[in-house]
Amino acid sequence: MSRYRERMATVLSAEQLSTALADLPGWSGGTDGISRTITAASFPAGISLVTAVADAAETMNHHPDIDIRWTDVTFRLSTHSEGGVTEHDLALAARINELADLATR
Ligand SMILES: C[C@H](O)[C@H](O)[C@H]1CNC2=NC(N)=NC(=O)C2=N1
Repeated sequence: MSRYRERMATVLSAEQLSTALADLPGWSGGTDGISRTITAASFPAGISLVTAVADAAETMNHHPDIDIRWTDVTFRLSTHSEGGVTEHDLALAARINELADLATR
C-alpha cells in the first residue's frame, strides 16, 4: 500500500466532530474547518508558539493556516485534500493545545 493511501482519512460527520471537540478545549468550528485563537503571554511568546507548531506540523505532515495579530495567534485546521475535518486535524489540534499550555503560562 502506498504512503498516500496510508495517510488517507475520511471527513468527520457533524456528530463525530462535536464529540471530538468536547475533548479539545478552545477549538470550535464545523465540518469544513476548526480553529482556536491563543493569546500568548507576549508577541515573542506567540512567535515561539508558531515556530513550535511549525515543527510539529512538519513532523505530522499536516499544516495549519495561521493568523498572527500581536499576542493573538489563530490556527485553522482542515484537511485540504479531503475538503473537511479529519482525524489528522484532531491530532494536530491536540498537539497545538499541548504547545499552547507552554506558551501561555
Ligand atoms: C502531499 C502531502 O501529504 C499533502 O500536501 C499534505 C501536506 N499538509 C497538509 N495539511 C493540511 N492541513 N491538509 C492537507 O491536505 C495536507 N496535505
